[in-house]
Amino acid sequence: MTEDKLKEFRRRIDVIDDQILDLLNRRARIVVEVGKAKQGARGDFYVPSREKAIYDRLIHDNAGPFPDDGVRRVFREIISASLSLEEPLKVAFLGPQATFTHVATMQQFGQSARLVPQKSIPAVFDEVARGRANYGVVPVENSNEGIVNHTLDMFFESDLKIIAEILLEVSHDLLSISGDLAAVRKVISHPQALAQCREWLEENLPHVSLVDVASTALAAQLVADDESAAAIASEQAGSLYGLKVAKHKIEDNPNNFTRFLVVGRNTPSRSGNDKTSIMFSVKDEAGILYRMLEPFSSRGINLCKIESRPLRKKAWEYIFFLDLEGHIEDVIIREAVEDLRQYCQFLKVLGSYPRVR
Ligand SMILES: O=C(O)C(=O)C[C@]1(C(=O)O)C=C[C@@H](O)C=C1
Repeated sequence: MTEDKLKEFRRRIDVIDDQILDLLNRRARIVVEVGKAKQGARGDFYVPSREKAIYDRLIHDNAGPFPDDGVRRVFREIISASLSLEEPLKVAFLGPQATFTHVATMQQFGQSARLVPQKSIPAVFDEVARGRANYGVVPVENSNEGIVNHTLDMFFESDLKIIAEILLEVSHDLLSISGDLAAVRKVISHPQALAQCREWLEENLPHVSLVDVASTALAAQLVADDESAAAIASEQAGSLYGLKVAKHKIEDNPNNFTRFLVVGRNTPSRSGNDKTSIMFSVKDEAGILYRMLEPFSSRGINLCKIESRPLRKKAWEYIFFLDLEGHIEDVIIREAVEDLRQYCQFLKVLGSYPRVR
């Protein structure tokens, strides 16, 4: 390419960038007005259903060649920065920095929100309940390893609502100071991450010792001081602690997703494609399992998930967690839940929120 041609292309890019910037400022001025309008009403500043509608519409209409994934990331940051003009958001997450929960929280809230790591799942709930954070993010299940009991147990005591779900594709890297696989004598990680890479470890590092720690990010931090150790953690944890990748993507099942919940103090209104989570315990009677599902099947309501946990106060009694398609403001959902209530000793609606696939 001649120098002149390159100059001309760059001039054209500058003109377009100026237009984009002008449009961003015009958009931001409108968002500020939206924020003022919300101040009077009860409305939340953060509206996950509206954000999802924006991404879905733009990706659907994207003619390319700008990649769909790029559209989402760019608009994620535009909305995050715009929202910070309405109200700077503070989001508590299960830390430390660079855990998968941190990555999921950044994916959901963008870089302009203030993300504050917490030491435990109860601490995340506590920050939100006391109003020190607007929202909290915690893991709830992994596609290979199942449910995070700690999170479900929190809903026994907490009155916080689930306001959104986040689905994150989890990919594990083997990280060390040198990036040399042959130097590894010990592999450190969270037990779930070790479990998700079990076959790869048996095949490629059969004689190393495996060490459990509280988080993948802590593993990366420890490895930064130990030449003979490697951590299984996210790429982000590797760059935070200056580690090299000894092997990229070592999870046994590449189809590895973790679902996170965003908790807040109010339930968002309908988006048209929602999910409702409830928890309940039933009386110990013959045929009860069949009857507790009948209010949903008779109305054709799709159940996405059912989990049970032992009720700690009483042996052999269980609490059920049910996710169903629809919003608690939908008449049919409300009626089904009220129908179910007659068989329950206890029932609580945990929240209705936009469904993510
Ligand atoms: O539409 C709103 O309610 C807004 O506040 C605007 C906006 C946006 O930038 O488009 C910002 C934050 C919300 O989470 C959703 C959308």
